[in-house]
Amino acid sequence: MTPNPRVVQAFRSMKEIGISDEKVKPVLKKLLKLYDRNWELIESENYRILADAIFEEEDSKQEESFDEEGSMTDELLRPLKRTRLKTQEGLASSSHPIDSSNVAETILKELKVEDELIPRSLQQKSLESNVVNMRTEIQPASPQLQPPSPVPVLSDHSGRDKGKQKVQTRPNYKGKEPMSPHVASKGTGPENVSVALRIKDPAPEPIEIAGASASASVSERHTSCELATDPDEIPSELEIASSPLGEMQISEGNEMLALDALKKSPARDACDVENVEGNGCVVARLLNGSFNNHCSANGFVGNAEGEELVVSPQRHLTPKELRCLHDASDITKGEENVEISWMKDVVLHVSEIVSCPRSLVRVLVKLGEILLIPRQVFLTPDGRGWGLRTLEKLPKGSFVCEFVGEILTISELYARNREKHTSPVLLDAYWGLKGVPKDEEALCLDATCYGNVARFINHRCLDANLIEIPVEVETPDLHYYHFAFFTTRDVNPLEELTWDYGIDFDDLDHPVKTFQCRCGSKFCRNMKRSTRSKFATR
Ligand SMILES: C[S@@+](CC[C@H](N)C(=O)[O-])C[C@H]1O[C@@H](n2cnc3c(N)ncnc32)[C@H](O)[C@@H]1O
Repeated sequence: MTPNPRVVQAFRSMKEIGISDEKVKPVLKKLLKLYDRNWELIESENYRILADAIFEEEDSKQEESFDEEGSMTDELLRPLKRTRLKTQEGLASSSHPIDSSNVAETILKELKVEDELIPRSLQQKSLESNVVNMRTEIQPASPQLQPPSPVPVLSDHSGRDKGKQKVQTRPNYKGKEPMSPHVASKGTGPENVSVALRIKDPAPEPIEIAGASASASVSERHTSCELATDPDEIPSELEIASSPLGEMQISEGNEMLALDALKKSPARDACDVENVEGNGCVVARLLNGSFNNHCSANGFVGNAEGEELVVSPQRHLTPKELRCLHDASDITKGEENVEISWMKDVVLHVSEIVSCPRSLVRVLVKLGEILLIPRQVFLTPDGRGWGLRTLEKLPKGSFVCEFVGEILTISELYARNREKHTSPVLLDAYWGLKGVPKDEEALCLDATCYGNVARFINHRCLDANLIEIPVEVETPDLHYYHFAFFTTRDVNPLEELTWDYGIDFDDLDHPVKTFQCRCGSKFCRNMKRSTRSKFATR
């Protein structure tokens, strides 16, 4: 039997950095199971997840053995830390031809690994060639409910000096790398260029508190929210503001709909589409409180460039429909009255982005938002403050929402947040390619004051159910991108939506301590560290 080259390569890469096959084998097996044989994920960033998991496994073993012995010093752990750094360096430069080995053959038998196709959604290649265009309307923070915390952490600045702006050093990652810009905008051409990023005039983000929670005053809610992110200090008012079943409702755009109303609302049947001058691309947008009846009639009707596209989202597309959508790529130019009557509604699956023409993807992504997948902000019962959950089952690959925030330079972000742990969600599309960007130049998102529901997405180490996908923004220099969140697996109704912020909980050099992670994941990076710190000598 021919060994699976992916298994072989995984072993080879690990060997390169001094990890024996025996250590790789069980962990690889677990990861394949955990990620549903999503090889792309395991292979991404030069097998970083695999290497990390192996080290984590080693950490756990060591901790267990030290637990038994009743003693442990940080010194004993440092070599691991160094190895890990070395790992990253080593991995970054490793690139080897695929080759077979006896070990791989054995493993292959054991793992019964098939060389199956993984969802394209997570393939970097697909991202490169199918970057989504979107327009963003930044909504200001609600005065009623404003998350006090900075944007979810993606990176950490160990070299940062509180007092002065410093040149950014490459963030110190352990959990994962920030979104690498190289997946964002390479290969996209000026044909898509138009300036679409805009910041709207401040107007309260529509956040509604339904049911009992409606009785909470604005100031109560504000205070509650401010306190809510300190896991140890959740005020009792929060129980009024939102029960664990979550009376609080959030909706986006110009529509504000309570849950029941939302489910029945024509907003789910119809939306309108706005043309973008210049390149004939279209962007769908909910009309302000009024819905076009004709929208729901035929599903998706596309006209010639510059004319209207009408979409009525109601359900997920079948693969066949997506193929049709792909075939209908001429819908964007020149064709008149192209009608896709089979499409009653759309929820974009990231795996299908690859098969959609760019302009339709743009529409679809926007529709994902317009769909108003019933989401709910709720109070987490375990001290993580507010969280976001879905009220409906979401198939793997569903678009959930974009991460919206103010665009700042990293310097500006740090100037704003001198006292709290802050790390930027980087937007510089060339980050990592052109070396380390300077704090004064590199752009990031800050959702503290202006944002959307994504602000309520809590962190979960490694096995979060959301993944962030960089989305190209139409700027001439392709310098920025947005983040769109998609589900990494099927998500059940009432399940919390989580995202791995990529925090390095080990970064002791950061001037401000991050929160203590309560994600509950068996891969939690922080729990291990905190357990470990009990044994540390310093
Ligand atoms: C972007 S906010 C998420 C919403 C937040 N829970 C709230 O109530 O506004 C990030 C903050 O949520 C809290 N948080 C998120 N994930 C957490 C986790 N796994 N464990 C503990 N706290 C968490 C931390 O206070 C963090 O600074």
